Amino acid sequence: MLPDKFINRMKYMLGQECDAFLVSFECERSKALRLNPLKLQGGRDEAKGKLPYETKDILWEENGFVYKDEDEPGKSALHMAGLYYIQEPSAMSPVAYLDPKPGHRVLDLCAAPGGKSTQIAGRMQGRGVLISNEINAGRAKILSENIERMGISNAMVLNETPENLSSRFEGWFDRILIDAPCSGEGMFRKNEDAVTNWSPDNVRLCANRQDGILDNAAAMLAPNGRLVYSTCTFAPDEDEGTIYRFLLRHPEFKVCEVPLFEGMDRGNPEWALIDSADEGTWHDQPSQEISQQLSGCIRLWPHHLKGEGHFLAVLERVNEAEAKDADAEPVTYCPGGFQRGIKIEQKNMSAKEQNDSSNNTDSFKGLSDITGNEAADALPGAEVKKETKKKLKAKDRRAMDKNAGRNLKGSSRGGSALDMAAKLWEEFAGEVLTETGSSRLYGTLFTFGDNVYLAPPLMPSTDRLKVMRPGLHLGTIKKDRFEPSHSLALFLRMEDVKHSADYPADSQEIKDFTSGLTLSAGLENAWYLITADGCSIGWAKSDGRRLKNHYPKGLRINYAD
Ligand SMILES: C[S@@+](CC[C@H](N)C(=O)[O-])C[C@H]1O[C@@H](n2cnc3c(N)ncnc32)[C@H](O)[C@@H]1O
Repeated sequence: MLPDKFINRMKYMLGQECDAFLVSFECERSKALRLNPLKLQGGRDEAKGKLPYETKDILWEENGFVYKDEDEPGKSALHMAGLYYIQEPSAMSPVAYLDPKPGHRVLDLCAAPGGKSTQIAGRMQGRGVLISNEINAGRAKILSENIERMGISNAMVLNETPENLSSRFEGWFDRILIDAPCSGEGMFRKNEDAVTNWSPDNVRLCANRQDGILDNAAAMLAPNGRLVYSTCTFAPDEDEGTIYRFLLRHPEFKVCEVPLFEGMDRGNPEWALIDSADEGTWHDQPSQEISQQLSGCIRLWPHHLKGEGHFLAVLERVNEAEAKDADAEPVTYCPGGFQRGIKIEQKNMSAKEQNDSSNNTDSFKGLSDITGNEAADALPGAEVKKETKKKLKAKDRRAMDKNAGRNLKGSSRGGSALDMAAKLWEEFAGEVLTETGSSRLYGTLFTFGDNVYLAPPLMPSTDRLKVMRPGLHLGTIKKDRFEPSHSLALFLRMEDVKHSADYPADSQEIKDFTSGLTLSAGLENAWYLITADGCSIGWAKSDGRRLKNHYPKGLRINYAD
């Protein structure tokens, strides 16, 4: 049952339309999935052909498809292999408007369980840096697992507060998504708990929290950067109201009036000062100038389109002086320094291609052995780590960009554990990967204990951050041997490895493999990438007769249940 106070406020907002709105709560929800572009070697249509049921397109996400309840894509091996992510249609809209590109530095500030982070990563195509942050440790773990399942190589998963991040990354990101914690009114028909936990006081609490999150995010956005704010609530205090208060505090931002897709509506400036605690009374009239901008916000109503209720606003920084400066000199330093480790060059690529693929800038050029904070420390302005971008002069920034790519010859840094890890990785890569596979694995190799990771070029240092996943987990050093990780298996494609064994996704072999059984096959002594309908799903090691199962114990399925 919907709370009376909620219904009264909605009547106040929607007037006669409220009846149609309330009827939508009795209707069936649209279920959808989003194909993972990182796994679409044969293209979108080929991947779609692997789905054994009819689907319908979603206008704002070319890889998004609506399916029917009985299709149960969550039970398929293709889901375990990361071919798609299950996400309802409206939830796919904020990233469509964020428009992240390969090479961007992107922050997803409230990221768990990872629907939008995995969508962002798909659009980035493994190039640039994605920081996926989640304040709740348990949820951050689930986020990490989804990043792994979708085969993402260029993401760091953090478990930080927005405050800590903003003190570290001032002015660094090209794109920031705030998919804010909210009162979840848009989830009422999906989730009973959202109804039970609803109260006007909670709406107010959420609105206050959103103000703080937005202020911290604003400090992290680069000049000319884009910030998308979204919620899954109808509460105007958390939607137009939050954006209204933000614009009052931040005149350097404006709402961009972006085109709508069919079924979407504009925000309503008149709702900016509604108070849900008073069942929808207006307090004051909003400032005319700011109010006009609020009609650039976007509302997704469940009685106007096939999807749940959502709100979003696209915000851009409009400080002209900063914007000019940024045009002249792309900023490529990182306030906390870069990840340290051993550089793995991208093979079979010209210098130009390497630069294009690592970033939109050329800052990584020439960095050939150890990368990291040392590069920043070696500068005249070593204190720059504590500096903010605003405080740096253009000349210092240029020096920093140049030195971030300096070859630190003669350095003894790296240490024997790291050297050993690099050697073992190189041997493994030589034995297991094809040239195509090797050329996709480049960046900074580093270790955490026995675990070996690869970070993309220009990944920030993990120093003093609560890190759940510092980059792509390549594997673990076990008694001087390199054992490849599940993350690496999910990142790799059939053409990346010398040995693979492919089975139909619905075959007994894939059931056996994902339940932890050994597969029998007469094969060479080697690591095999097991694939389901061509999609990597895990490792097995052949002793010439059988494929020993390396599917992680925690993910194994007991099909008898
Ligand atoms: C709407 S959910 C995010 C959903 C996610 N973007 C996705 O698409 O899968 C909001 C997230 O914000 C987190 N959160 C709660 N309080 C927060 C705070 N003060 N700062 C940042 N994030 C917070 C919640 O734990 C929750 O995971």
